[in-house]
Amino acid sequence: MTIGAAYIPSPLSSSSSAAERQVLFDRIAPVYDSLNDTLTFRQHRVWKRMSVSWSRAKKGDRVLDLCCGSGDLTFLLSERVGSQGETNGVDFSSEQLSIASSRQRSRWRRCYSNIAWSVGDAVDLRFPDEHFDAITVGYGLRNIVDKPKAMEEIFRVLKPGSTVSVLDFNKASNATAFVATFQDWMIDNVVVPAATRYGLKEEYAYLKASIAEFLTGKEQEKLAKEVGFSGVKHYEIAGGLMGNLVAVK
Ligand SMILES: C/C(=C\Cc1cc(O)c2ccccc2c1O)CCC[C@H](C)CCC[C@H](C)CCCC(C)C
Ligand SMILES: C[S@@+](CC[C@H](N)C(=O)[O-])C[C@H]1O[C@@H](n2cnc3c(N)ncnc32)[C@H](O)[C@@H]1O
Repeated sequence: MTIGAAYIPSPLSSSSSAAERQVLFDRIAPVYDSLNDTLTFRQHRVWKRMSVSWSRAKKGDRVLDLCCGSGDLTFLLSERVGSQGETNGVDFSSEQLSIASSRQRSRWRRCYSNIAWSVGDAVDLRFPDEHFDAITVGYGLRNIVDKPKAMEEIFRVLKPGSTVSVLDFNKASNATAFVATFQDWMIDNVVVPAATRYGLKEEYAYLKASIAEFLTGKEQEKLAKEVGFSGVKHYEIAGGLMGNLVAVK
């Protein structure tokens, strides 16, 4: 029995529940895009282009951007598949989706009319089996509590022969410990202080723990093979700071 102060789990620890993470992403939504641009000197846009290109999405395809957030990868996918294609952006944060949808209205391009946004959980996708020609997941997998279940769902909704492209921070192996040191230094000394100005210190401090507990490239490859993917390769990008898993069903 607990006497005195009740035990209240921190909503922002790396062991937080999916619901607590949803609250976190709702909270950071208003500053998420501008902080990413500032912190990476807009380089995250280059990494996102690379990731979308690895997905091998093409004109007329039906595609999914899972954990789409404010929609950076969704818009790139939409441009690739064009007006004849169909683009789905799914996220469990309604605040992120609301920003995605207002960006869609403000930066209107003909192909963007092919985008459908929906609130949904990566571990329980509301799509039929073998539905998509390509899937992207940008900075999403690390934040999903049940990663094996999410990979199973991605495998289920992909058509045979199609590709999932998963962009995220690279959890460096021991051989490249200096990358991990640099990532940690950047988060402690640049990212968290910048976020603190918006009252989001804890939300961005979560980033460091989430990377520490993430899967290495090799572990991501192993997970993808375990759920059934055959052609599987993890690429390190941005000098090893970021990584991208490419897996073919
Ligand atoms: C892309 C970045 C953050 C995405 C992001 C992902 C998450 O899972 C979050 C979870 C909770 C809160 C926030 C986020 C979130 O913002 C920005 C990453 C910044 C890097 C830590 C710093 C990289 C700096 C490099 C100097 C950039 C230039 C690279 C070079 C040109 C190779
Ligand atoms: C760091 S953001 C990335 C957003 C966008 N993909 C990008 O690259 O800018 C991570 C996103 O994953 C979403 N997310 C995390 N876990 C999720 C889950 N289980 N189901 C759906 N979305 C999830 C969050 O709401 C958040 O918008």
